[in-house]
Amino acid sequence: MAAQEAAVDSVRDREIGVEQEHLDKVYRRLEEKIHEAEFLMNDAAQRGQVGTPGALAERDAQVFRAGIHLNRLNNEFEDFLFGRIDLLLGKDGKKGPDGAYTAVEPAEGAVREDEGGKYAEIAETLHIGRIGVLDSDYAPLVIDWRAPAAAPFYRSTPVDPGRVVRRRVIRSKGRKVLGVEDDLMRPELTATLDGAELPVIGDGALMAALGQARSHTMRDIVASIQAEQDLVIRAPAASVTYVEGGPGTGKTAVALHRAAYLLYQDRRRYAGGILIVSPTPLLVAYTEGVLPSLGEEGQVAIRAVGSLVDGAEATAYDDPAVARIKGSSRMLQVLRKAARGALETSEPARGRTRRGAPGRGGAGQDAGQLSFGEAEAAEESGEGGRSGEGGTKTPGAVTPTRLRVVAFGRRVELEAEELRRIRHAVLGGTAPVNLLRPRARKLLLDALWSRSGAAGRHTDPELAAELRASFDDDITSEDSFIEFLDAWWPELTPRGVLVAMADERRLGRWARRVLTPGETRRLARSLARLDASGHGPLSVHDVALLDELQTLLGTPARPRKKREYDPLDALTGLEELMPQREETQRERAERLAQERTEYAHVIVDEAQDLTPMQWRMVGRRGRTATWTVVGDPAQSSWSDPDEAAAARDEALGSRPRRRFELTVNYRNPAEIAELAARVLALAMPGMKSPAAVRSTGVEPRFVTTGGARGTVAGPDLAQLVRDEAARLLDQVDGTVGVVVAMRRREEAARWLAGLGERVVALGSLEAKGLEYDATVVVSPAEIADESPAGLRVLYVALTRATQQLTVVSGERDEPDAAGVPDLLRE
Ligand SMILES: Nc1ncnc2c1ncn2[C@@H]1O[C@H](COP(=O)(O)OP(=O)(O)OP(=O)(O)O)[C@@H](O)[C@H]1O
Repeated sequence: MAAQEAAVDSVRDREIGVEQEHLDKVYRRLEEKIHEAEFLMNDAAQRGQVGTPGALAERDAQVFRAGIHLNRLNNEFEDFLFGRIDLLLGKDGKKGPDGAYTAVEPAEGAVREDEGGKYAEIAETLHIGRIGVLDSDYAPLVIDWRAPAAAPFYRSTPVDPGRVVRRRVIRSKGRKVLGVEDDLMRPELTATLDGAELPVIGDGALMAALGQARSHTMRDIVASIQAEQDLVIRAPAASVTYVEGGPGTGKTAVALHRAAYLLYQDRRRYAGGILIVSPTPLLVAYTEGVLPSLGEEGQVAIRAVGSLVDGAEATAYDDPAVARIKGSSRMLQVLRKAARGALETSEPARGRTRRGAPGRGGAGQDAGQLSFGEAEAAEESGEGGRSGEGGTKTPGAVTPTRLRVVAFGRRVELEAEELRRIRHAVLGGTAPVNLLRPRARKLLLDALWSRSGAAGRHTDPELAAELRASFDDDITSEDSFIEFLDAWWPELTPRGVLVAMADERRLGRWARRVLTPGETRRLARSLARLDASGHGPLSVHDVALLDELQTLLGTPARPRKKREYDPLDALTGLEELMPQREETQRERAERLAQERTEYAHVIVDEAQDLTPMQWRMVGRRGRTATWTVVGDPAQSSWSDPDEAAAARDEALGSRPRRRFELTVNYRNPAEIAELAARVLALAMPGMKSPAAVRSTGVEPRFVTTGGARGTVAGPDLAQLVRDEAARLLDQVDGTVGVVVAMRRREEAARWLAGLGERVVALGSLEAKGLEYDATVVVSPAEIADESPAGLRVLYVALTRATQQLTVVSGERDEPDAAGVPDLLRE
């Protein structure tokens, strides 16, 4: 036995040695290329001093190329080389651009057969890595994982092996090969490589990857992408690629790898940027390291759905009833009215909900402010408050009810009724309110002109036109006219309109026959979180409203600010490639988002959660884009999935969709998946949960105090959860997540104080997309009762663990003798 093990070890060591030799060769080649690149940089710098146009152009081209080399090669390539396939002779003997044979199927005669079995000689060996490397003769030392020649590494299965005989995953750190794991795709075959039998090492790489401890950041899965996932990653980017799959099937991982694949495959096409929309900032932080590890970051912006609007960052949560109103497509009708109605601030604000701390209202100085507090006093005087630059409404500004100017030495006035008529005429149609100001100005001048009596003074049309022009000049240079226009037709901002909507009485008018009085009250109260200047905590749903309002209001053209000249600008694209410019993924995403409002490809993760209003917001960012939409209806926290699906269909238009399904759960062991499936059966009867790929033998644990009906509350609950988290921290190497109902978030963080960084407390909605080695789910009934989608949210909470799960019963859980709460019983 011992001798047998020693023999296996020695074969393993020998195979590790074989891969080490190859990796050494690759690094030698990389070093040569780094020297080449450095030489190019130095040479380019010297040429830069010559200064003739030809030399400068040449320098630019060299610096550009050297930038590409250095940036790629200087990246830390931990497990840079991760795979290998040994292949049979191909059918046609043709080679592709990466130097590998292109045929997917083996040549006839590649496999010999006699009564002793089947035999073949390995005709080609390819190594797969994060970037492609050619040797000095242009033969492939490493194939980029996204290249067509690498596809068999992911696609080949024992059922459909193609040319692949053995697939090997190589584990390395820096320049050292640590281990190899092989899968045989043609186990019936005796294959030889250079005359010796092909050895097979280990139990396969997938299981090794899945068993690893989790940290607070996601790892790429490039070494173990599975065939059904690879089909999605490499799907042609036509129209909409639509992917459904249960928890843990790799949807997020696939979405990220797809972004990297698309860029590799057609960098020019995606120069317009790829946007990945993620449900929470926590998930953004969890996933944002994956793309850099795949050698891609510059062109991809990963943004939380609450951070899609510049300058707005959602930090607050709406309670489910309010979220339901704000997310619903009914809001569109309300916002249309509000965007126009907010121009008028001349009414007393009696119905306005109280908001903020005393004295805050009216104190802000930012653009876009509307105030109703001080409006009433000024209103009576008929004086328009002079606003800030560009006619933006300031606190205390009020809509004037009379326009009084002096023209040709005479006083000309327009009274309230006339002004109302003009406003009405301007607002006809659907044009954005802020873009109507020139038209408002024109109609005011027309009305003043006809009032002035000067209209009939000349019969000669030329003289009449001249008189009119000088009349207009006179009036428009008068301070009182400018002040009037600024106050009467101020530039509205989305935040200003949201503040206006916090006035329950006015909101009631805008929402008539759309929202019920109860809904109107709730909505107004929730918006009263904002202070008079529109600042204050925004919710993820508010951000979609801001975006919609931005479209309804429009942005008037302004003279562009000149940017300072940066000599690097002359080198197209160089700033993306130069390693010196260190910018984090987040900073880069910020910058890209500022520069871009539309993208070439939009990837929506956890798409089932987007509300109709959020779909509209995301849709605006990809009007001409191709799309990848990944989601799981069973995990939807939106109360009305049908309404959201209709909004999704509207955002995606009539583009054809290619549908994919992911069917294997790589996250949860079977023991946990089985428990979660019981909740799925309640949440969405008939919906199938994905098959778990492994089992750990560790059943979920149920914890109660064992008191009357096993109920737990108050300090007992805190202690129980803390003890359980501490126990799990001992059991696993990685992270522990404690998932509680949203209202317990802060309390739960206190329960865990001092237990260290490996453990975190999360509200149920924050757990979306994340995973931990072990989780504690606290009071399933509380989570389920939180919203109409509560059971689906509970399903999400129960599917976060890669190894162990503990369920702690709370007051409402009614656990049985074994501690299993009501909702989780078979
Ligand atoms: N082919 C694979 N090889 C190794 N690990 C994988 C593979 N596919 C998925 N995983 C791992 O499984 C886990 C779940 O993946 P991911 O988070 O992408 O799933 P998901 O479908 O988005 O889940 P959810 O819907 O619950 O958010 C991750 O740890 C991921 O790295």
